Amino acid sequence: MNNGSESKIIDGRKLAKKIEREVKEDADQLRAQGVIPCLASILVGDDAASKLYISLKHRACDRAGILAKDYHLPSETSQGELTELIERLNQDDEVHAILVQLPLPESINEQEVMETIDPSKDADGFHPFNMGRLLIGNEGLVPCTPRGIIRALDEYQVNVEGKHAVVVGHSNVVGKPMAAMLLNRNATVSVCHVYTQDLNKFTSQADILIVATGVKHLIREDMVKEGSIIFDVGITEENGKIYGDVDYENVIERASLITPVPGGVGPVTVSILLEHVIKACRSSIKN
Ligand SMILES: Nc1nc(=O)c2c([nH]1)NC[C@@H]1CN(c3ccc(C(=O)N[C@@H](CCC(=O)O)C(=O)O)cc3)C=[N+]21
Repeated sequence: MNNGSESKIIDGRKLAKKIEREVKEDADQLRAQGVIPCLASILVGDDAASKLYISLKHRACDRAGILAKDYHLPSETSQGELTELIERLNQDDEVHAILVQLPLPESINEQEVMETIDPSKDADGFHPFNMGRLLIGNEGLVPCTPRGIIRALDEYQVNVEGKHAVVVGHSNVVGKPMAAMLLNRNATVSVCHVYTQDLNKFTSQADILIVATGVKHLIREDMVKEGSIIFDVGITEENGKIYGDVDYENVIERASLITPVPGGVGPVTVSILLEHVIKACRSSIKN
């Protein structure tokens, strides 16, 4: 790859390392005050991808000086049992942040589970209280992936005000909170999804394009605007290889900035989670 295209690449691993260093300093400071920042994570069942993601998070916690308490429950765990554990962790002063790995088994109502987490310990920012706050412009504990994308935009000194930002995917974990964060920064926001007719019409007008669908190489070169900034949130694993939602090799020619997969949005997401543990830990001390 020539230097021209290299300067376009948003290196997520590098940015994640930078964020981790900041978190480590904060964690060291808290430890010096006698407080050990602690994340409790709950995994229900044995999904291979979930196990991998949880281990990525734990390793990042270790590097940053955050204590990771791991709760691995069998797939037959009932909603009541899971709720009981969360309520216990809500009460535990040594636990500052709680994460329940998604997806949960079919028999468990994810939304109800999210609502049992104390909003002040909500590491993922998925609680309706924190989502509601986000919508009115109060970004405390907010979903990590969109928060990481905002951090990357800041890092590259991209001002989104007045720009056309197009979000493809309207999930509760990425698309919707992403749209809210962009609106909070006065972007003109379009949200597209699986029911959108003529997707190309929207994507080709995007100054900033964020794609979170899980559809391998959905976005092709002819669908993006020259000079646009592109974030690829998708991860599809096929025969041991990981693909994003963007046909990166070809789309990069047209982009002014673009995230690769892997090594883009994913690692930044994990480092933002660490930031949230520190945030939750600090606000628990104030009270
Ligand atoms: N409560 C909850 N919170 C989450 O934040 C959450 C979740 N549930 N469920 C699953 C998704 C997925 N997710 C990823 C995080 C990092 C990478 C990541 O760092 N990926 C590496 C590649 C790792 C690999 O797949 O080998 C990369 O993109 O470079 C990927 C995926 C967090 N999630």
